[in-house]
Amino acid sequence: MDLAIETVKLTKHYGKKVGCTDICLRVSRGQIFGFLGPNGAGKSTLVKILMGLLFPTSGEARLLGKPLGDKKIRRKIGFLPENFRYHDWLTCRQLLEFHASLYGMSNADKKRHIPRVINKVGLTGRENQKICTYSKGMQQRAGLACALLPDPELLFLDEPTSALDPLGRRDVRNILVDLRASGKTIFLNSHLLSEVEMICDTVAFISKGTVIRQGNLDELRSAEIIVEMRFKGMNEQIRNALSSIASSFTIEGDTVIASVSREEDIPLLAEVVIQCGGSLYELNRKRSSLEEMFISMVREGDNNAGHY
Ligand SMILES: Nc1ncnc2c1ncn2[C@@H]1O[C@H](COP(=O)(O)OP(=O)(O)OP(=O)(O)O)[C@@H](O)[C@H]1O
Repeated sequence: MDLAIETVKLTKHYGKKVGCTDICLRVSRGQIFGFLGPNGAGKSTLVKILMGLLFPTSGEARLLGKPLGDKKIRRKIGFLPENFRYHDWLTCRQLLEFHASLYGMSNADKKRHIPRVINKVGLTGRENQKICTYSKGMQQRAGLACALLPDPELLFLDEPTSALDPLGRRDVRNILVDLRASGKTIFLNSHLLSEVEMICDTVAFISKGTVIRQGNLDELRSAEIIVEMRFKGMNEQIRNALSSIASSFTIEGDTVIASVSREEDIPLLAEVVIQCGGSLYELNRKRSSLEEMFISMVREGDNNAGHY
């Protein structure tokens, strides 16, 4: 398989603190890959290692088939960091010229690529304005323009739409989908799960520094069965029975949402409610959303308490 990203047991310790542990990822070329996890899970640590901003404590990684740090490969990679902050005394065009020089672009390439990326991120007509006069959303667009400048084979985006309004988010989604259509690979770090769900092909979930699941998004979604039940008469017995059948469940008023791994567990849920004295009014199987999967996986991760 032609891999854009491969990591083998990548580990980072900050002194005694664990940033990430034994991360093994395989991302094929031409995909949008979503890297998901709660705050402090280790997402930025991994991105920083892959971008050469941090050295791993142990483990290995390859980007576009070459070990980390390969200079030729760096020119084929674009990066939008989470906490973007640019030289606000520069105009957007000057900022892009500066980044183009860092990428070692020729003058001819600068002339070709700078207007291309300004147009791509929707800043045409505003490119000679100073960054300090830009709104946060415009600054994020300028950051994305910097990341797109080398026409990258591989693009790392850390929360790329955090400052954008819904229209801006849609613009960025369209840009990413276009890039995938032209064979580029995108590594997307985002908390906006509905957005990830719309565009990602594969995802990995990280919790407490460890990848707890990864794979094709549709396959992962169909492996998880979500059942919504509405019943009256919740009691301790029902609660215990539910926790022995479901990998996780939440209770809101008369509604219980349970996550199970086998179809055979669905009738069991109904049985225990009735046998333990509950009155069942409704039971529906739901297609699990990425948000539900995320919550249930993070809860599972908490139950199998990690190294913290
Ligand atoms: N420079 C550092 N020194 C010590 N610990 C750190 C450092 N940077 C990160 N950590 C710790 O490493 C763990 C992973 O942090 P990281 O920033 O990678 O998480 P994250 O998933 O990107 O979080 P968020 O979604 O909040 O950005 C956390 O426990 C964090 O406190």
